[in-house]
Amino acid sequence: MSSAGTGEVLTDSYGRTVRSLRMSITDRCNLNCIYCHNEGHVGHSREMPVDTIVNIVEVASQFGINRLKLSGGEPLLRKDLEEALTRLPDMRDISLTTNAVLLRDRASSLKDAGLDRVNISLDTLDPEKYRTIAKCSTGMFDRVLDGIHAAVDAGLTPVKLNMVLLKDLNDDEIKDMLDFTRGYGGDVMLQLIELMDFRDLPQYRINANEVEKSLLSVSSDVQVRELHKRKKYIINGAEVEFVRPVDNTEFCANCNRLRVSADGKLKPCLLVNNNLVDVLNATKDELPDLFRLAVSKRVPFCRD
Ligand SMILES: Nc1nc2c(ncn2[C@@H]2O[C@H](COP(=O)(O)OP(=O)(O)OP(=O)(O)O)[C@@H](O)[C@H]2O)c(=O)[nH]1
Ligand SMILES: C[S@@+](CC[C@H](N)C(=O)[O-])C[C@H]1O[C@@H](n2cnc3c(N)ncnc32)[C@H](O)[C@@H]1O
Ligand code: SF4
Ligand code: SF4
Repeated sequence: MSSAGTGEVLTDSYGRTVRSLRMSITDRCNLNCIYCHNEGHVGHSREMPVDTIVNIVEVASQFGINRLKLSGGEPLLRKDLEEALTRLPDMRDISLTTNAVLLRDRASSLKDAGLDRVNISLDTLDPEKYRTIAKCSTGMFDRVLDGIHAAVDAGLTPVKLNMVLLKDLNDDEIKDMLDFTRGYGGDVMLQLIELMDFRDLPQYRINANEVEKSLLSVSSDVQVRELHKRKKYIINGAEVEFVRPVDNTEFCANCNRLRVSADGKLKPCLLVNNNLVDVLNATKDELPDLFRLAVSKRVPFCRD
């Protein structure tokens, strides 16, 4: 069996049908965040060329995967990103997760090339704290704010602001961040993220149940997304999504994402590195069976 595209979808042995592809396109970054998981990848490696990116996405879309998330490292470090975007097949949703340091001057060209929306990492509204968290020079913070404006102007919306909650460092800023998003009307929303502690930072681990409780107490409505069964709280007209990946069986039971590492390996799970399927040099004819193989290796990281 090799070809795809006859209505076949990829479902793993836990009943999870793959609906989206999360692709890292570089391991390089222009920041050095204290907590970074680098999409579960260790070290630097050769990056996939645009041809490989396009082939992988084309085959994914033949399997009915119609959502694509591009990430990294910092994906805007790739100067050929617009070229890749223009060559991708039509999909329901193509989004990019970025630190936005380089976004201001590229927001329009990315939109023109076919990008639908961006998620932007912003953990704090305090420039000094930003410097501490991202371990970077002064000036980066303002560039991120410029990037957010540019994304909204270019229509890369809804822009999600990703805020990794860090105990006693930024967890007192949720209300301020919400006010900040309200300033953009419905174009910007907040996404709170529970820290996955890859770097032994126990002092920053938050109590996610407590956060959830306090969000609930001020919400007028709560919605549940299909992806990971994530909750979205509506608070005075603003939307807040809470990503709770830690020890969360429900999150993994509803994981419909297959990952691709920057060096061209299909990655069945963010947190597992011993079951990767190398597709870097695969031909387009070989790719469908390699997708099937990768999906057969998918196991929920957390399960009862
Ligand atoms: N454990 C785990 N974490 C994930 C997974 N997908 C996303 N995350 C985490 O979720 C957070 C937000 O990721 P983003 O890149 O902004 O994308 P997203 O929110 O998942 O995707 P959209 O809502 O579609 O924009 C990051 O901390 C990711 O590491 C996953 O499948 N497993
Ligand atoms: C690895 S970054 C790559 C994209 C881009 N460089 C950025 O920061 O947006 C993708 C997302 O993962 C989040 N992230 C990184 N390390 C994390 C961790 N240890 N726990 C939770 N989220 C993390 C970042 O905040 C960011 O929103
Ligand atoms: S900007 Fe993104 S990839 Fe870079 S260190 Fe921060 S979280 Fe990691
Ligand atoms: S199984 Fe769980 S940890 Fe692994 S990628 Fe899916 S949601 Fe993330």
